[in-house]
Amino acid sequence: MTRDADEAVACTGLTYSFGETNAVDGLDLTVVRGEVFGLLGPNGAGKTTAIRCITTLLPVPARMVHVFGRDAAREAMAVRRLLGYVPQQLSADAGLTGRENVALFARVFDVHRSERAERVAQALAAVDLSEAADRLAGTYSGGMIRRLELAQALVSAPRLLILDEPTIGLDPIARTGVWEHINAVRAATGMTVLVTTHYMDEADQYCDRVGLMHRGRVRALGTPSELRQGLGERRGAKATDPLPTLEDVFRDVAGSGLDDQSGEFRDVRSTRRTARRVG
Ligand SMILES: Nc1ncnc2c1ncn2[C@@H]1O[C@H](COP(=O)(O)OP(=O)(O)OP(=O)(O)O)[C@@H](O)[C@H]1O
Repeated sequence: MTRDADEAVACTGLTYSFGETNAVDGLDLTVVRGEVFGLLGPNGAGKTTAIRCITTLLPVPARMVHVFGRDAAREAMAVRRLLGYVPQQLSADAGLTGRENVALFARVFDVHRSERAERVAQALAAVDLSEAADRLAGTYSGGMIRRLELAQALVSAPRLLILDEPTIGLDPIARTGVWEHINAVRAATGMTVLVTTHYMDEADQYCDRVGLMHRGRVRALGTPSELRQGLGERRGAKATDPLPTLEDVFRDVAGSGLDDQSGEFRDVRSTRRTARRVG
């Protein structure tokens, strides 16, 4: 099948179940080349599962997931070569220096030996870690660790960068730092970015489009301002009224189940998921 040349990611009726749990349930989603797309949703909405299908870490049937036109089921290796992935779980080794951590990824992602040192240095520079590169990662702050993981994902020069809650648990300055580095690399390379976040203010500020996911599917899709204006219109707001926030849109989409399932949206911490999986 010929895919649209504008598509970086296309999920078509993507479904993935863990036993009886339909984590992703008929997800249709297109990420356009060059955009920053935010996948939002309460805990358990299926965001990470969808991302793991896109990265080929979870197996999917043919024709459900395409990355730059490559079928994730049939051409998994080709898909992997196109993307960089920063998972929720820590992926940096505290006992290695920043440079050694990135060099490890350069080897894993098969960056040619003759280019490796330079590409590692470039990736570290892109996230402002050149000076700290030869310190052990165990001495880094939370924000520096996140930027190091970004460098690890960038060292293979991916066309698609996938980030699962890249700023969770960081202070506001460190969060801004992570986003500024993502944006700078995107501007320089034209890379496409697919990101999940629980921070509505970040999605509003940094994402070109967002998809609000709930119970395994995208329930609302658009630019942050389109979604906010749409809710204002549905509520019969006057032109002079302040626009609803993206969090209002989110609550509207996720409905009353949100409070039962997810607690206070801004307070979500990935440790809950880690505890659930480990436990
Ligand atoms: N490895 C697993 N085994 C069993 N069930 C799982 C597993 N991973 C996820 N699930 C279940 O699948 C559903 C979707 O989970 P998923 O982690 O994809 O959601 P999420 O939107 O990423 O949530 P969060 O915001 O907490 O990261 C949940 O009901 C979850 O409990």
